Amino acid sequence: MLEIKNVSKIFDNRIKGTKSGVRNVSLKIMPGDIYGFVGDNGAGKSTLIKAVFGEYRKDEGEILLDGVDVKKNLGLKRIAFFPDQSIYPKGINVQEYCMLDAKIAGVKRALAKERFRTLLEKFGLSNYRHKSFKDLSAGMQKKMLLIITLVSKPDYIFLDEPTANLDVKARLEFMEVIKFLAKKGVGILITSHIIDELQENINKLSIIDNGNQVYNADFDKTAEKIIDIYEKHSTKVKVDTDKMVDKINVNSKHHDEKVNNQKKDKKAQKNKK
Ligand SMILES: Nc1ncnc2c1ncn2[C@@H]1O[C@H](COP(=O)(O)OP(=O)(O)OP(=O)(O)O)[C@@H](O)[C@H]1O
Repeated sequence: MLEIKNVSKIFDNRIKGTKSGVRNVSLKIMPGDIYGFVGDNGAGKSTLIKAVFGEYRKDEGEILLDGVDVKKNLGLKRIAFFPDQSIYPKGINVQEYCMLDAKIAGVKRALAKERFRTLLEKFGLSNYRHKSFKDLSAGMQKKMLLIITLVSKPDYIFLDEPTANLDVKARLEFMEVIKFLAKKGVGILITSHIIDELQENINKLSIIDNGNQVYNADFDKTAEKIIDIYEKHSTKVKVDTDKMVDKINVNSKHHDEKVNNQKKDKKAQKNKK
């Protein structure tokens, strides 16, 4: 289990007098979980992920892998971060990029090559082994990156907005790969603004709102809707449509009464004449 326990990372903007980041976030990711981590832009999702991978030094809390601090026993090597496709050089040959990534993860070149070949076959990308990223469509790039991430056989994968910019078909295909991994026992944390695709695939849900974790529970796609949970717990100003309709009805009732009264007055005046 990968446990994120009461983690906080606060950015203190003394000039503006504001504080941002994340406060007191806790998640328990089990092998095979697909954990949806949902929040608006600027809610704090990336900050938490960066705190897990040590890119930001957390202010409070613990990150434990099977009960041990993730920084010990090369724990971080068991967790992969799925990078956004914009952060790597597009001109690089995909196999070479994979070998580099595997080397950093401590996987021997021959083994990495073998795993890469098997995964490419599995996901129908064998013909692209010697291409560079720029030769691949956006969907293929994402799939290729995921395959490269898998070569180091992580136990947990964090994906930050992995399907942004993908068309519907590519998104569905990508989510199929995610489901395949979860079935194999990989624990997955996924952030996405596309609530529909999470709805069908996650089994745990956490909502982060303005740096605060406002919801964290198991998720049952047959009984619950992410959007309902989100609307209930988000502090974002909501448009209360029921109240608006009531107001419009009341206003139109007043308007009708006013018009009717005016008509009655006119009629009465005519009759007087
Ligand atoms: N290095 C930093 N220095 C100062 N403030 C930061 C830094 N990184 C993030 N923040 C602030 O922390 C808050 C959370 O940002 P974060 O990027 O984690 O949000 P997010 O939920 O990932 O948003 P998005 O969906 O847009 O990626 C924001 O107010 C952001 O401006």
